Amino acid sequence: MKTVALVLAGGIGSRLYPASRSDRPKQFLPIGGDRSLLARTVDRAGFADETVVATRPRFADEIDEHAPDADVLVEPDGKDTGPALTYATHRIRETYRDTDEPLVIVALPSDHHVGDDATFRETMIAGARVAAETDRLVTFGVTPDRPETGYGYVEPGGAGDAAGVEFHEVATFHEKPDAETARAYVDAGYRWNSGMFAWTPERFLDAAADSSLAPLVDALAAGDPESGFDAVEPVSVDYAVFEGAERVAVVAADFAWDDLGSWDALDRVLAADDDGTVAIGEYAAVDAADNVIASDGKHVSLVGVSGLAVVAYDDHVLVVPKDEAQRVRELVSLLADRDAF
Ligand SMILES: Nc1nc2c(ncn2[C@@H]2O[C@H](COP(=O)(O)OP(=O)(O)O[C@H]3O[C@H](CO)[C@@H](O)[C@H](O)[C@@H]3O)[C@@H](O)[C@H]2O)c(=O)[nH]1
Repeated sequence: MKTVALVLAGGIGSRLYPASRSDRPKQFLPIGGDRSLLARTVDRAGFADETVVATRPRFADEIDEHAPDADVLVEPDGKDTGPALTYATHRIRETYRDTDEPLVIVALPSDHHVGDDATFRETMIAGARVAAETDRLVTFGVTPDRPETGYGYVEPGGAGDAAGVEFHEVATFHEKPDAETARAYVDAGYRWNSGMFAWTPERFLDAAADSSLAPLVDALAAGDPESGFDAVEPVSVDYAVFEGAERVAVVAADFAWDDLGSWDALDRVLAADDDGTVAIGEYAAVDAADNVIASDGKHVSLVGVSGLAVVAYDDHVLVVPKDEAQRVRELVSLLADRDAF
């Protein structure tokens, strides 16, 4: 088996505004560590034989700074993960066309926190084996501890075994449910889709050809990626492919994991002070507890407030209740309309 780690580094990461901005997306930030999330992801991808970083044209020149040794693939346009993964899978298949071994792509987001690199690596190899042996699309499923609405949910079906690796069939896949539905899924034993996947190029391109991405698959086969991108709408792989796909397996991802999707996530990945506050940067607090504070060097002071995220980067300041931190996405739409994101 030959494995290619495909690191997706073309997203915007809008919910971490104002640390992330349109010209400084989340994957380039050193959140929770000394190096950028992208650089740490590429290190972690060392389990694979090759590493490819895929991005949209706008960020093409910045990848080298974070991943100097990786191959870079630039898709013709930024149209979310559905088109990006279809394009990259096609290109990787072309590149390794002459390889005798079965080829498996392990797709990795570039902006996640992983707490246990050794278990991560073992799990990715195990999932790649399932993809190669069973010709299924593989997702890595995390056991949920809350009804998160920012994730996809996987309903496990019958159990299977491939080359000694346990997996479950995916009975159904549901992307980003509302809060009530998410609660029902957690109670019913569904898993979170981690956004990490494994597949053989043939299996993925077949599934994409059965989806709204079909015009892109056809155009790629005809050697015309640009018109293929013009022919499809922006769509994530979860909505376009996984919600409707057959022959999907889930492999358990039993390592500490967080997608750092919004400011309240810092509570889960950084150590808290005595008052329950987590902070990136200096702060002072009087009668204030359980806050998330982040800044690029500005000293932040709080009096008499709790449960807030207070974030100051460049000349932008954000204050939001932690339990509404997902709504920063709404704010960013407003700011983008004013050219202020
Ligand atoms: N190359 C490229 N990469 C992209 C693009 N858009 C997004 N990405 C990258 O793809 C990854 C995932 O994209 P997100 O947009 O952050 O996905 P999400 O909303 O968090 O949802 C996905 O991940 C969740 C877990 O974090 C899953 O639960 C959910 O089902 C889904 O797979 C990130 O690393 C992001 O940088 C694009 O147009 N091009």
